[in-house]
Amino acid sequence: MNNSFLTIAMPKGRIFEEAAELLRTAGFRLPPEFDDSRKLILEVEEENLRFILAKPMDVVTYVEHGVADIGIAGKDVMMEEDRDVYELLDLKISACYLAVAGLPGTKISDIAPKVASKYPNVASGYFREQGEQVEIIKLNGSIELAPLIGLAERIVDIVSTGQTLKENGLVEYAKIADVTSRLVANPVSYRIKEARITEIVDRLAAIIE
Ligand SMILES: Nc1ncnc2c1ncn2[C@@H]1O[C@H](COP(=O)(O)OP(=O)(O)OP(=O)(O)O)[C@@H](O)[C@H]1O
Ligand SMILES: O=P(O)(O)OC[C@H]1O[C@H](OP(=O)(O)OP(=O)(O)O)[C@H](O)[C@@H]1O
Repeated sequence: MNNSFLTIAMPKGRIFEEAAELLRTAGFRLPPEFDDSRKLILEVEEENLRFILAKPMDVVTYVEHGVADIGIAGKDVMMEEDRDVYELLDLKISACYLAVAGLPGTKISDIAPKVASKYPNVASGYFREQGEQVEIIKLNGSIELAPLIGLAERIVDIVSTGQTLKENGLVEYAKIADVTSRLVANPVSYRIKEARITEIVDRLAAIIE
């Protein structure tokens, strides 16, 4: 068995739990403290693995720079940032989608319509494809606030249960893309540690429905 040492960038937050469960189901022996430690680097010696815990948006940064060999990142992050990483596998966890939303019954105005989003590149790409010229306003969270307070006529954001839109009286105008988490790899790591990375991909692929 090829057992070269590997560093995996794991997203903290809502993807973490599902990702850890997936790894355990695939037979990786992750210690119990993995789930509720405040440590940012966790070594699993018997697996020859090191995990680093990063913000979901930063996982691809660590992988692109090669300080992590592989990582787990949402497709939304991959769409937003054109990074030099290989997408190896759809893990089919943390499913949600990117959508355009706004107040019901409102048309997007002809002159300088504003769109608020945590995903400015996805948003501008989408409206460009629609042939609509919009001004993108980058926000970092609570995106649904923007149309309510008059900052923007539309938002581009993640929808999962739809509860946030509903509770704020917003409606969906268009679906942009389905989102799940992906296993990504640094291209150089992939070349040098191909056998080990392929083994991990195969173990995960075997248990993904
Ligand atoms: N309802 C959801 N809202 C946001 N992201 C979701 C949702 N469901 C799944 N995801 C996935 O989870 C990732 C975001 O995870 P999380 O919310 O923990 O990070 P974050 O956006 O950095 O959070 P925060 O900035 O609030 O700490 C997204 O990239 C997406 O792929
Ligand atoms: O369809 P739902 O199940 O309601 O989920 C979607 C909401 O969840 C996310 O926000 P998050 O909780 O990450 O907070 P944020 O606004 O601070 O990013 C996302 O930005 C939506 O607001």
